[in-house]
Amino acid sequence: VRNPLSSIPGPWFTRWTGLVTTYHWLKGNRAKYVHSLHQEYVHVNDVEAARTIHKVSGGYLKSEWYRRFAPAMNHSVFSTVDPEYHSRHRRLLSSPLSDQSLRSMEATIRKRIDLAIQSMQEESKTRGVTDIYKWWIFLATDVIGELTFGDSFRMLEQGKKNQYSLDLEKTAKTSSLRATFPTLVKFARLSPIPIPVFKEVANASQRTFNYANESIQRHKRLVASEPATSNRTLFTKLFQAGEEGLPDHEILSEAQTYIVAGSDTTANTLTYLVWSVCRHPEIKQRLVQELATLPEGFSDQDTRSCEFLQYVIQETLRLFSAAPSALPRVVPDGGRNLAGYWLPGGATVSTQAYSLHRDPLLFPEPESFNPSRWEKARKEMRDAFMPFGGGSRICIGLNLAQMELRIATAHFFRSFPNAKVTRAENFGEEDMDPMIYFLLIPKGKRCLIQLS
Ligand code: HEM
Repeated sequence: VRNPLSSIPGPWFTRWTGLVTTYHWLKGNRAKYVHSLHQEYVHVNDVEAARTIHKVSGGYLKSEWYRRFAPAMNHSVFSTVDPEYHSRHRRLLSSPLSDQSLRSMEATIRKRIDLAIQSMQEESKTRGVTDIYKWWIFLATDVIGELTFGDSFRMLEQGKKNQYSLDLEKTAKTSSLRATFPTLVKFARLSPIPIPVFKEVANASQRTFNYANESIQRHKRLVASEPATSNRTLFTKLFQAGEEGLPDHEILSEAQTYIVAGSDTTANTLTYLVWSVCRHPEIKQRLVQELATLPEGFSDQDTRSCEFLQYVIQETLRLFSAAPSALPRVVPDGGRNLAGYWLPGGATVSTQAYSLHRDPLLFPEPESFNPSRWEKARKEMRDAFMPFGGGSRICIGLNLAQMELRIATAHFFRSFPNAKVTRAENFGEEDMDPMIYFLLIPKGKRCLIQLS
């Protein structure tokens, strides 16, 4: 009754309970639900407020939700709510992920992309179509695995997920439950009668921990014994930094975080990109024509001059942001005025790219895939564009992600200029309906494309 939050527009029941929002979150529909409330009650997105929340040194720290969402053993640059811990880790982790450092890893990435393209071609010969979702997942997971552990998971070679990846999926399934019902989950874990799902997840967590630990230790030994010849990873410098670096258990947590944060995100973006382009022959034609101007054996640097390719990537990230849902932050002590409302210190505020990217004033016909809208992008469009989050917590892997997106897209459409969507095996629009938990995934978990 007296809470200042009760004056914020919204359905009457939200004054008393967050249960309806929780229900939509568990159904993978929260972002769309919140967006519909925005349209009904607030009418405009406040880009200024979103930027204030994500401003570096703005004081809006990540909320405890992140600690619950990440597995208990995994205190990392992503999940930490402690600004000091974060800035120490971020400072040490950033340099290997800079554009310049990533150049030394381009050949590794390129080799994996070639293998993905070849695998798609082979599958298409026997099946008539290829499931690009599957191959992009294998590609992105193998790439981040190799850059993290110095050794690929070899999912592209084997054409199937390995145990590590299957275990991660199992653990991820309980993330939403852990974040939403922490007490219940703790209680279930301590229960004297073992509950099968939690036992399975505990076993899966232990296996991924063991695998990551062994891989990191193996690579560390290799770096120490053969510093000149061992494969460089995103952590090699940290091993060599000694006291100035991070202790082993912290490197291990960061490594595990990279695998989760750097696989499905990039793979889903690639999937929606290829699917969207294939659905629009005129867009595909323009992209294919531009890519044909690239020299044989082109590099990532060459793809940067392809303007339309950049627009296609941006438009995919706008409409199908891999993490489009609420990014919760805490209002600093003393409270703040945001978007015309007084919010007390300690209240949780969230921004969601899903809504920012669908403001019809900035992005006319927001649901249509139109890369050309970026040709003369206004400053306001750029300000509202937040597929990688913002401020000091902006995605640390964005250079790597964009590099993979550029090279993989260029190779795909140069290899398969006639690629098109198909209705084979009853594949349809409903398969690509986005389900949004923290990350976005296509509902059918497949995306079939006819290559020629
Ligand atoms: C298209 C691909 C990607 C998208 C759309 C994406 C999106 C995001 C977003 C929105 C955030 C902010 C989360 C928040 O504030 O809660 C984030 C953070 C993060 N991302 Fe990515 N990401 C992508 C790829 C990657 C890759 C390849 C890596 C591998 C290193 C990565 C590692 C991380 C990490 C470690 C954080 C936490 C950063 C921090 O809090 O300082 N991401 N990402």
